[in-house]
Amino acid sequence: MTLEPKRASCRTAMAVYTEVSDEDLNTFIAQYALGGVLSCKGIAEGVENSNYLLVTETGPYILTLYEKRTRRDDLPFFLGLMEHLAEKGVGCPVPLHGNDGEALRELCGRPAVLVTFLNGMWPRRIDPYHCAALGEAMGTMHKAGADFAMKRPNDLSVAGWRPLFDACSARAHEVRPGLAEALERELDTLEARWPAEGTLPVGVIHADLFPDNVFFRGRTLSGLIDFYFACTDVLVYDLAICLNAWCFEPDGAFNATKARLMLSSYRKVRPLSDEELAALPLLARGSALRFLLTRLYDLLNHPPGAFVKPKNPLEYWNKLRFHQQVSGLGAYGLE
Ligand SMILES: Nc1ncnc2c1ncn2[C@@H]1O[C@H](COP(=O)(O)OP(=O)(O)OP(=O)(O)O)[C@@H](O)[C@H]1O
Ligand SMILES: N[C@@H](CCO)C(=O)O
Repeated sequence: MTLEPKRASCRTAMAVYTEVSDEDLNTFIAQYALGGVLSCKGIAEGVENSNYLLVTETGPYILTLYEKRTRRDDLPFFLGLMEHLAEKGVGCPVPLHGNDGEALRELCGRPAVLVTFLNGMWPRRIDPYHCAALGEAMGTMHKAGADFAMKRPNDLSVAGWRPLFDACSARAHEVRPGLAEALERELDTLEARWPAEGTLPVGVIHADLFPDNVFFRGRTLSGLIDFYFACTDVLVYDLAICLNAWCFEPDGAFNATKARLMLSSYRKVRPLSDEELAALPLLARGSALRFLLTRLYDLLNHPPGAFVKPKNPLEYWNKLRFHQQVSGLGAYGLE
């Protein structure tokens, strides 16, 4: 294998937290049968981990260095899940195994993995056909995950929200007057009404299926990425997350046509019970609160000068208020 240290230099970009030297990269790559490194460039998108587009003589790959919020103990679940789903035909990155058979190794003191490159682009403007394709892909993913043996509790479900709220409440008024009081009331309601364990079907959910994690080639969905919040939870909660992430227009209006398309194409793959449908408005509130709280936390704890721009928590305040006033499934385009 020929290595080209000079050209292997990993150039960094905005959301790359860890810089990789040529020497470290070449030692790392020598553990795989991928040929020499042609280029390695930091990817600006993404806020959680450091990602590089690494091109070797055998093609493009994604090199991910896991930063502090991704727990090392969770990595076997995420990597095992991607392998399991890919084996079942779900379009997603597959971790590469090195010459020693291992997929998870270390680079610059961080856990690091190489995964296959997924072709496609995430949609910058959401059209109804995107939502239909997403519903079908999510139903397929949920079915494919049904026999995945590993479990991982969702630490960002209802039990995880109060500690996040407590960490933010004293300064929430800086973002919006009265926000802490309103969030506390919502938290009380959700804690009291959240579906008890065993009442709704549970399985592997992606839990962060935002547009930037769903790739399309033309009008065809080519795959899903970023499984680093995936967990074992109520399946229909994944749909609730996507109602929020995909079905609101930039002006804040909810688009019931997009919601109907997403839900109906999901149901063609995996039918939803009456109980699951009935839970949807409450789960959508919960999902809105979850992203509101994580964004609020990130905004309030944003180091000055950090290059990642925090996302707007108030976008999710507006979404939460929409679901609070929903009186039936008609709001989501269903009868
Ligand atoms: N397997 C892949 N194939 C092609 N591109 C990828 C792949 N994985 C990641 N990328 C690219 O890297 C970017 C960031 O990846 P990812 O979303 O996993 O990062 P992250 O830091 O976990 O971000 P976040 O959690 O904020 O979405 C993606 O938007 C995409 O451009
Ligand atoms: N998708 C999340 C951030 C990354 O997990 C959000 O938009 O708040």
